[in-house]
Amino acid sequence: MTIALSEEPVISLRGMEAANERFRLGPLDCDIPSGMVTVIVGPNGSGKSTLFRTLLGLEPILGGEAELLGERLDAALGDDFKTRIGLLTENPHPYEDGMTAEEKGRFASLWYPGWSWERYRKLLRKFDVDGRMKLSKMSKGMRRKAELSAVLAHDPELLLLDEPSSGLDPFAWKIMLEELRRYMEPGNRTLVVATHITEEVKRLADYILFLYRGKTLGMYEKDRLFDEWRTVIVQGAEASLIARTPGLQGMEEAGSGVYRIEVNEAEAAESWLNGCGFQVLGVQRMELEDILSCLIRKEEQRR
Ligand SMILES: Nc1ncnc2c1ncn2[C@@H]1O[C@H](COP(=O)(O)OP(=O)(O)OP(=O)(O)O)[C@@H](O)[C@H]1O
Repeated sequence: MTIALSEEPVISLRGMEAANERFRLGPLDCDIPSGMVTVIVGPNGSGKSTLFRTLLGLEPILGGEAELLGERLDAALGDDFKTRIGLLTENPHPYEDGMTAEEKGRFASLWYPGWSWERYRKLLRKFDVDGRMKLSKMSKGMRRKAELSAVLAHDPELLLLDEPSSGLDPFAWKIMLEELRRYMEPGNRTLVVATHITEEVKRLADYILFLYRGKTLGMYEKDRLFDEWRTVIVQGAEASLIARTPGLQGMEEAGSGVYRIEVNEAEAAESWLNGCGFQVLGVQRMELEDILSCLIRKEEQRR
């Protein structure tokens, strides 16, 4: 099930394709809503970083169309446009190795019209980062915190974060979540995060976009997703009737006459099973990893 957005999307992809010698992304069709947090979830190598790079014009678009902040993405988009977007890449930029966090700030302050020294220094302090230290001399987590501070300090309209918590300790992780909530507070900012951390998805996401082998497996409203996807244990059931359960995503026999089934229409499925006279022994919300596995299995069957 893919959602229909009521508001104007901040990112709109129509059959967008990008590729390099090793990987093909797309064709992708999806709309990312403005003023919301969309989290991109997918296994390693599914194309999350490639998607971010493509949106920033760092990988060429080879087919289809992409619109970002109301502008059609093409080579003609200038630097002014790019200053409206913040991107935290997965790996640090080697050309910044010789800079201190203060120097990085000086560089960013010239580039971004929305730059705030006050915000930057406050964030560095909160994250306990020494602004006078060279980025290359910092620990991985310290450098990540400096980079997060910089990307938040220019208050972009659209913020793209690629695995932002990579290397952060639990205290820094909590601060990051607080700061991302603060960034979203005014209501006119949009956050897109790629992450493997389930807890981050649960705490941050309004929407979840699943990516697999360069293709989207659908975009879902988070609360509805966790409400509707359930594992049901059912006894005294007949396989042929179970196979007709509304929203059935997977089934396996867990014992004689006992089935463990996965559904994405929890209520309808339960009333169907009850209506068939089967005994429902248990119903459990599915974890994100299990939902992703289901979606991947279905995609593999379709291919
Ligand atoms: N099966 C594979 N084995 C090795 N590399 C792969 C495979 N599939 C994809 N890749 C690599 O993944 C790259 C695209 O992945 P990208 O970095 O965009 O994914 P990602 O979803 O961000 O991954 P990760 O979660 O690992 O950061 C391709 O350039 C390709 O080199």
